[in-house]
Amino acid sequence: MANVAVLGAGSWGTALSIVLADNGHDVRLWSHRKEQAETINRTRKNEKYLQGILPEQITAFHDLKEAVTGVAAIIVVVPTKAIREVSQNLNNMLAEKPTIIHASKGIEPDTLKRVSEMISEELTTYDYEEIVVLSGPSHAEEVALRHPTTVTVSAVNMDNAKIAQDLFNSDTFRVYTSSDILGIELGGALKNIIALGAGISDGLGYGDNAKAALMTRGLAEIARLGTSLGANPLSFLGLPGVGDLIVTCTSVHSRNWRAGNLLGKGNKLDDVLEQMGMVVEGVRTVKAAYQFAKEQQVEMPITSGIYQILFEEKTPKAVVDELMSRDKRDEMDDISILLNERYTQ
Ligand SMILES: NC(=O)C1=CN([C@@H]2O[C@H](COP(=O)(O)OP(=O)(O)OC[C@H]3O[C@@H](n4cnc5c(N)ncnc54)[C@H](OP(=O)(O)O)[C@@H]3O)[C@@H](O)[C@H]2O)C=CC1
Ligand SMILES: O=C(CO)COP(=O)(O)O
Repeated sequence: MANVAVLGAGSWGTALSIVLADNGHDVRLWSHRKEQAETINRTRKNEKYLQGILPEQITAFHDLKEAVTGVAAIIVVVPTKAIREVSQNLNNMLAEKPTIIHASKGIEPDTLKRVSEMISEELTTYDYEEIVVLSGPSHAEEVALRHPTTVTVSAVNMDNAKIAQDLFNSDTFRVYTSSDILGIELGGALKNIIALGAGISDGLGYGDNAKAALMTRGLAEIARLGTSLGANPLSFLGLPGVGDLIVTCTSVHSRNWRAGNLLGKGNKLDDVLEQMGMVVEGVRTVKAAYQFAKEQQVEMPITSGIYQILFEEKTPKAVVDELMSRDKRDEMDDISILLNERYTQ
């Protein structure tokens, strides 16, 4: 059993700490708020972020250096806007070389970097190839209840991915490996945009037909962008692709779905984000995907529509009307183009 540090004491950091503690590891859950760390240690609860009593093997820390000293692995689970700051702060704190695993889902606007790229840019003693991602359909609330959950871990260096698999795998939390880190990170990040769309659709009062259409055509555009960047198209049919798309678009646990739902009911973005009180990663990622699509010259009509709702004050109804009146086409156009590009050269 190992000493493991989990950086980020929100919903997902706390749930992953429970998985690790159940597997017998000693978990140091780091919070950037001193009062939160003290409350967790005193009450064994992290009530703002997750219901339930935390296992004894979890100890909260506020001092980052203390939290990471001597650990075998570090799990980075802060919102993507905090990834660079937290990674940079780890420089000069690590005498050994613990395995770095991240479980955050997003793409950085402007740089268009994935989380593994941001970590390796800031944490100077690590190469991109060494960083592991953990992603898949996994609401923190259900993981904390020990309901069956499946995720995928991936890294260029598959030995590191297997270390992550061994740390987390259990009879309630089944962990697969994949060698396609690009596809795994893109699937997890981009599905949040479609989940915002599914929430908007539900908020407008549309039914299951509309949501199924958004999910299916949303997956097509995620795969189109991902494949243009070099990801394996089959990754988007896996757990961090269609699996995470299903769980996020159809669940009231999803913060992205909930935020979209409030937008669909006519609320303003700033008010919605204030009400949520937790990270809604899709809002930042839609900016990145919108830029990425332009740069790659890839058609992403749903993503563009959601971007326009969030940042250009277009009404959801106007976006739906535009999506429904686009030029007629063959459903399999996208898939045949991307498979041809990949396999017939
Ligand atoms: N919740 C889930 O079910 C899942 C979430 N994820 C991903 O995990 C990541 C984290 O999400 P989640 O835990 O749910 O988010 P939450 O909003 O629940 O919690 C975020 C945590 O990060 C802390 N934080 C914010 N900024 C910083 C910073 N600069 N330095 C250190 N800590 C900071 C917050 O502190 P404060 O209290 O001060 O705001 C809070 O404790 C996201 O990328 C999300 O997409 C992935 C799978 C499942
Ligand atoms: O990624 C998630 C589940 O796999 C959680 O999604 P939300 O961030 O929308 O809550």
